[in-house]
Amino acid sequence: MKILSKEQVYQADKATENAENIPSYNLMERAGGYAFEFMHQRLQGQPVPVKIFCGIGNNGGDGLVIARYFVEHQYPVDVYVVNYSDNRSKDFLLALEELKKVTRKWPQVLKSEDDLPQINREDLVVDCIFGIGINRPAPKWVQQLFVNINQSGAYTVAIDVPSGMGVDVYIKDSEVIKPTIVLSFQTPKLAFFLPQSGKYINNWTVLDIGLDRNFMNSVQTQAQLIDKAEAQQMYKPRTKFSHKGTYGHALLITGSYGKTGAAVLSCKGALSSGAGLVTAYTTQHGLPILQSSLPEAMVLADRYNGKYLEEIQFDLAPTVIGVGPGLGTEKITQQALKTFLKANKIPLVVDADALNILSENQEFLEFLPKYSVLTPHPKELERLIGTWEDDFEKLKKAEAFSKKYNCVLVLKDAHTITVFDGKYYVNNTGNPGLATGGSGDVLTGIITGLMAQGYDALTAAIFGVYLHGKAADIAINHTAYEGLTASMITEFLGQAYLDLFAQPEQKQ
Ligand SMILES: NC(=O)C1=CN([C@@H]2O[C@H](COP(=O)(O)OP(=O)(O)OC[C@H]3O[C@@H](n4cnc5c(N)ncnc54)[C@H](O)[C@@H]3O)[C@@H](O)[C@H]2O)[C@@H](O)CC1
Ligand SMILES: Nc1ncnc2c1ncn2[C@@H]1O[C@H](COP(=O)(O)OP(=O)(O)O)[C@@H](O)[C@H]1O
Ligand SMILES: [K+]
Repeated sequence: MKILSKEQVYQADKATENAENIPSYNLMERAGGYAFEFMHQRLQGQPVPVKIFCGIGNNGGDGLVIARYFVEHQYPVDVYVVNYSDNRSKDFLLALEELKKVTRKWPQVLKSEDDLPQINREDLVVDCIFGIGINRPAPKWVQQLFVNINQSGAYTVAIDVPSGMGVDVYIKDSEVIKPTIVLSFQTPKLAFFLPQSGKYINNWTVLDIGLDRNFMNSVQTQAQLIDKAEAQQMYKPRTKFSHKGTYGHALLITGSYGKTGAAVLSCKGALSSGAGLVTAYTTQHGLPILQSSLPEAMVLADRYNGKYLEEIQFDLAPTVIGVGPGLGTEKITQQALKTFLKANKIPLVVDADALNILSENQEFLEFLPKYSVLTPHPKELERLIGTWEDDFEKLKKAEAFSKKYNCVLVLKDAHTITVFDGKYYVNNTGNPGLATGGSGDVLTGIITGLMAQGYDALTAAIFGVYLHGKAADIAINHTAYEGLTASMITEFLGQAYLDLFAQPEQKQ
């Protein structure tokens, strides 16, 4: 699903007004109407006390349209205008006139902290204070209202975006409404998926408000959300007369003393994603461990008998190589990695300690083949690209890094974002059960396994992240978050594949 930027949302509005030859106020009516319908269908006329907080821009205008529908349907409703500025938008004023036609109970105007009403747990709060237009922290007394709403425990519906949240910029030192659900118009917003702002999102859904189809189809967005519909398109079906050679050979350079488990997990990931052959390249010490725990994998070891890899040299032509999980960062391993990288021409997936070694020796980055996949978690990313002010700057820096080294960067997080060629692919599977040691090693194996099967690097990264998260989403029905272990991700990977075509995607 496309994730439009703030500017693109305004353009979509304009395109719709032009295509349908309607004034902008009609769109506000439409948006407010759909939002009301969503709530009305669930309330079914129950006399829940509704409190609608409206700003003075178009998000506030939406709130006034919603308020009018609530009044017309005889819900007990209180409407407040959060008057953070006297600059009321044109459509806000039109919506206010329409509201005044149906009720004598005019909105109460709030101008300071003293005016803030009591909010009860039983209320339904509708948040229309700020939408995508917010560009700086709201005045302190308005932020106090956000806090009061959050502390009230009331069921809170945020219209378009939670007030206080910037959609394309991070608004520093500002309170944000933490709604029960966000009804987002036409497109989810990038901020929903980033850690600093996403922590305010419990649940969101998109309301299709009928923005111009031509515009929506042709607009090129920087970000897109990867869900089942997108993942289905990536899947490569198998052919009847295929054989293990058809699905490639994945080599995983992994493990060291006490971290051979990382080698096992990444090999399991590659095998369960469907690689034809999987070989681990590890220490002599790790060899018997791998052989006994994973009979499907072949094992090569270096010539030394140390705790760490001292040499990376093999007489083999794998389709793709995954390198890093459990390697350690010993000087001798760093040297071995450098020698290997300098000579290597085979596509790479780089993770964990291999990333840490690259961070310490940034000159090694030049040796990476084109389209290498790098899969850092936030700490590894920081070592690689330095610190960032906020999540949007993190994305910009990651984008520049991926352009500079022509690599696919997989930014692992609750919503993992794959960055390549200036585009962001935002994953929508996965859950906190994945916050367990070894789940990243499995991901490395999965992406390597997909590349072995002929998926290009970018597709392997996006699809691998999707499947990894989906396997975890299926697994937790049996294990809960707490009971999920990294090995189980590989056990449920087959079900993640099955799920791709199991049932049509539920409409948001
Ligand atoms: N296509 C869509 O998505 C549609 C969106 N509409 C609504 O329009 C909203 C956007 O409306 P606006 O652009 O008027 O923006 P908002 O209603 O979000 O904000 C109001 C105005 O407040 C000002 N402002 C920003 N930060 C401030 C601060 N800290 N203190 C004081 N003033 C501040 C801004 O100049 C902004 O224009 C959307 O979020 C949505 O609710 C609908 O009305 C129509 C269709
Ligand atoms: N709260 C979460 N929600 C969804 N996915 C998560 C969460 N926490 C971690 N993950 C995923 O789990 C994996 C963890 O990787 P990583 O930190 O490298 O683990 P390890 O080094 O133990 O293998 C990543 O794919 C990440 O996206
Ligand atoms: K809002």
